[in-house]
Amino acid sequence: MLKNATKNRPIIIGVTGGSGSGKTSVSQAIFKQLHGHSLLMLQEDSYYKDQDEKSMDERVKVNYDHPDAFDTDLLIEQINDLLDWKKIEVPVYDYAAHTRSNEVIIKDPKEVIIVEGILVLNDPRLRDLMDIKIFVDTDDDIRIIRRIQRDIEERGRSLQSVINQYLATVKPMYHQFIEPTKRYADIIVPEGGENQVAIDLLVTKVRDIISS
Ligand SMILES: Nc1ncnc2c1ncn2[C@@H]1O[C@H](COP(=O)(O)OP(=O)(O)O)[C@@H](O)[C@H]1O
Ligand SMILES: O=c1ccn([C@@H]2O[C@H](COP(=O)(O)O)[C@@H](O)[C@H]2O)c(=O)[nH]1
Repeated sequence: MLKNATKNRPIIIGVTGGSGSGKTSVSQAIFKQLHGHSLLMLQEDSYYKDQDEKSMDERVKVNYDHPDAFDTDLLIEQINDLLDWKKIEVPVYDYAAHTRSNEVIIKDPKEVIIVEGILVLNDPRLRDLMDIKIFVDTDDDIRIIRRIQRDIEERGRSLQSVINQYLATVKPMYHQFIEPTKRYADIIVPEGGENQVAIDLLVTKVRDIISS
């Protein structure tokens, strides 16, 4: 039985998978196809801890793929607020500076909330808030190629820094913390955002829940 939908509360969909697996693409595809309903997308990356106190050298050395890098308590608190139809103040994360900016974005509660990120199925408190849990499953070699392209083009990184970070933390943390959460998924989506069949099935399911 769905936890939230039955209580006239927003439906929470969790979308996880490794970095570069296609989580954002799958979430956006669901979002786009659910037009006509009120929707909100939350990215776990917005909840990276504030690191203003650290120097740039220290920030670069942080393991951003470990659960301790995230302010998961704040994410859980804000999802609970949304479930109570309250507004939230989402932090804004700056990847180039490796810390939060001074701004927040105010978001209103919506009928369907998609929560997307590498560790959204890791913490049982967070997992238990979700009505539908999705794992986007993409091979490691494809993910590293996508990550190299994205981090150089959009996140101001050098090729060598992406490779170093991948070998030091991204890959080991994926196998230690992210891949094991596949067992909690209701649906495993191979091929990410291009898997139209999986997207259609998910959208149909969400529409069913909303209209029931
Ligand atoms: N199925 C796919 N085929 C080809 N490219 C894809 C596919 N899914 C995602 N991408 C591309 O891969 C990159 C990473 O995808 P993204 O959805 O941002 O992954 P994540 O959010 O898991 O890091 C993006 O440039 C995106 O356009
Ligand atoms: O300051 C930072 C914060 C995060 N990262 C990396 O981002 C990915 C998660 O984002 P995806 O969109 O899922 O790829 C994570 O693997 C971190 O390593 C970073 O490099 N620097």
